[in-house]
Amino acid sequence: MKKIAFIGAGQMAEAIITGLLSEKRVGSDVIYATNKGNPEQLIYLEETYHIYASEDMKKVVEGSDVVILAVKPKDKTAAIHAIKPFVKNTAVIISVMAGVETKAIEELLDQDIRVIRVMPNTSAKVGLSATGLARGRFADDHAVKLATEIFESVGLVVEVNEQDLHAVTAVSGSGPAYFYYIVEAMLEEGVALGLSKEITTALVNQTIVGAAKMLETADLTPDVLRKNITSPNGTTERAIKTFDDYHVSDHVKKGVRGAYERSMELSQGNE
Ligand SMILES: NC(=O)C1=CN([C@@H]2O[C@H](COP(=O)(O)OP(=O)(O)OC[C@H]3O[C@@H](n4cnc5c(N)ncnc54)[C@H](OP(=O)(O)O)[C@@H]3O)[C@@H](O)[C@H]2O)C=CC1
Ligand SMILES: O=C(O)[C@@H]1CCC=N1
Repeated sequence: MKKIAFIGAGQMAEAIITGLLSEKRVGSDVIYATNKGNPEQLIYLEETYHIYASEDMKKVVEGSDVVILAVKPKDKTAAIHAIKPFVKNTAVIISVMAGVETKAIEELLDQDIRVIRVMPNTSAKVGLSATGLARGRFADDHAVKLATEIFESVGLVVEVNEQDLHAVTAVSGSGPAYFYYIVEAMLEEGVALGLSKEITTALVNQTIVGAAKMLETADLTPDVLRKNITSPNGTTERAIKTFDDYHVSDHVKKGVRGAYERSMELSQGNE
């Protein structure tokens, strides 16, 4: 791969760039990035990652083997129109945009071009993204392999049917935010109970990392892991009973379904 262009230089682009470079799959000299109008961010990316970042769309896109669309769904039309004159027809277009269908991207580019849609998450920054990948109608196995290699350098990749990317978005694309939400609540309550913020943060962070490691390595289902912590008439039982009394599980499911429905709305042009 000689040149990768990032269109959009925000949270997701930076997470992927960080992961790519730390895995040393590509050198910083092949990575180019642009945004809409935030030169400070481009300078920051250049200084931090030694990539080429510029407001000049032609310099960033022309000759790119891979173009990664990392703008918000509402900005897709402007961004795709801006890259269109410079994209070579052999390029692989990879979109990280939630809900935006490969068909819409092909139509905006107005050519039979290889489009791959991915749904990573921000844990790409530490090499632990969970990424769903789907191919557009012109994407061949080579394009899928290329996109898979890029996103495997920032974590796990699974290929799914494009329609299933709505569920992937709801589960793992937005997923890290759900855990941060729970962590925020635990931190607030730890402090309310008299622990210092510093100590609560250390305990909660280690607890979530440890629980994740157990899920990954213990070969036990989450309900068994939970029951192993729950002594009869003990503290955990009281907490879980309170969650059940407030139907927390149902509410979490409703939240995940809300994300799924919002992804569907985005695909219908309701950005
Ligand atoms: N954040 C997340 O956890 C995840 C996000 N995604 C998807 O990734 C995409 C990007 O999200 P995120 O990184 O969070 O968003 P950010 O707001 O952090 O970044 C968006 C970037 O797009 C740039 N941009 C906007 N319009 C244009 C344009 N016309 N041409 C070039 N660049 C443009 C912005 O530039 P400027 O700053 O100059 O306006 C900015 O650099 C979204 O589509 C989202 O659905 C997918 C998975 C997870
Ligand atoms: O909230 C969003 O729309 C994006 C997609 C998945 C995570 N963030």
